[in-house]
Amino acid sequence: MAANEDLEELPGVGPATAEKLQENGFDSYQGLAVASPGELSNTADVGESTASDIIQAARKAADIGGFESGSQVLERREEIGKLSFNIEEVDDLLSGGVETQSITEVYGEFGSGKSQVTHQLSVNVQLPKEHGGLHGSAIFIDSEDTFRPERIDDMIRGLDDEIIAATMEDRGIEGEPGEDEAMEELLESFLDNIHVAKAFNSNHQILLAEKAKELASESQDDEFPTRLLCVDSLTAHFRAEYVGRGQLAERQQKLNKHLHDLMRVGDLNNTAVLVTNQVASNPDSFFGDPTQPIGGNILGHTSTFRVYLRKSKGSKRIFKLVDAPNLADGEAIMRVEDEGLVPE
Ligand SMILES: Nc1ncnc2c1ncn2[C@@H]1O[C@H](COP(=O)(O)OP(=O)(O)OP(=O)(O)O)[C@@H](O)[C@H]1O
Repeated sequence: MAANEDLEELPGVGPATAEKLQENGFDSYQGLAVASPGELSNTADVGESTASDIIQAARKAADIGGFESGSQVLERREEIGKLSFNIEEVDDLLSGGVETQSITEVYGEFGSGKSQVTHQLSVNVQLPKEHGGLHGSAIFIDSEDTFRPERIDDMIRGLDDEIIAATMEDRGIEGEPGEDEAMEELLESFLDNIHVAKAFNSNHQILLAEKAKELASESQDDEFPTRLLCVDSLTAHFRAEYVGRGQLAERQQKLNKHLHDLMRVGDLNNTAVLVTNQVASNPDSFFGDPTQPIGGNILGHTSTFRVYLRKSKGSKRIFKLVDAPNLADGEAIMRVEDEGLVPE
């Protein structure tokens, strides 16, 4: 919560209500401003009309972000960076790579390689720009305990020698690609630039997105500013916690707020936001179509790029661009190998 935001200054909010709100992730005016009276009344045990008053007051107090001039928008858009996969077919499909100031959603069934994508891009984002990177660092919100430093090690060792050499030079690491000591130092410097936090439940995940906002903005003058924010998986906690049909609206509202928080981190800090999402592998009446990503419409409207990842023969994966502004839908093939994501 911003230091000047005291929930108890809102009408009808005493210490007990403030505590309940915070426990449920409503820890900022901004979060309250976009809540619904019904949701608030349930979470904070207040009547709907008090809930409405709280929301109105929060809206007045919140810095929701106002209008920008067209030239400010242009200036911001001119800074958009492309984070490359270093896989020609995939990069061509994305017209260069994953964009900063956008949310890219990668969805697919278990084992399709979603976490491999988050790991690979956490490496690639750190590469020099002439090698497809953004000379940046990554924040990794890990909700399924998927982050593996060993996998980062594999992927660094899997880079071309030319890229390793350039990266070593960039970081002032002496030695040759493949030399034990130099590679250890390189790995350590890559891992230092990936800030990982485990999210224990959906509210914690929402809080971590707030934390990410601070971290990303504080890093902007650093040697490696935050240029990638991964959330792996975006939806797993929400799916596990909001299980009944009656909770669907609440789940969508929370997800919606969370996505907007993430979008803001990306917009304000010229950062690419990469979220993973499962498909409903066990079709049921609640989650519906097994080839559709969890989260339904809200996610569809918020994520700017959507990628459907599918298993094919062996290590082959089909990378399908489903929905993207200004880009044609299409498919590319890549493989998941020991050394990371590689061309077919
Ligand atoms: N070291 C490795 N060498 C080769 N292939 C690997 C290696 N590590 C993982 N893989 C491949 O990646 C797949 C797992 O991918 P990943 O964990 O990214 O899937 P996911 O889509 O995130 O799945 P889930 O939804 O279960 O989290 C494995 O099935 C395997 O094919």
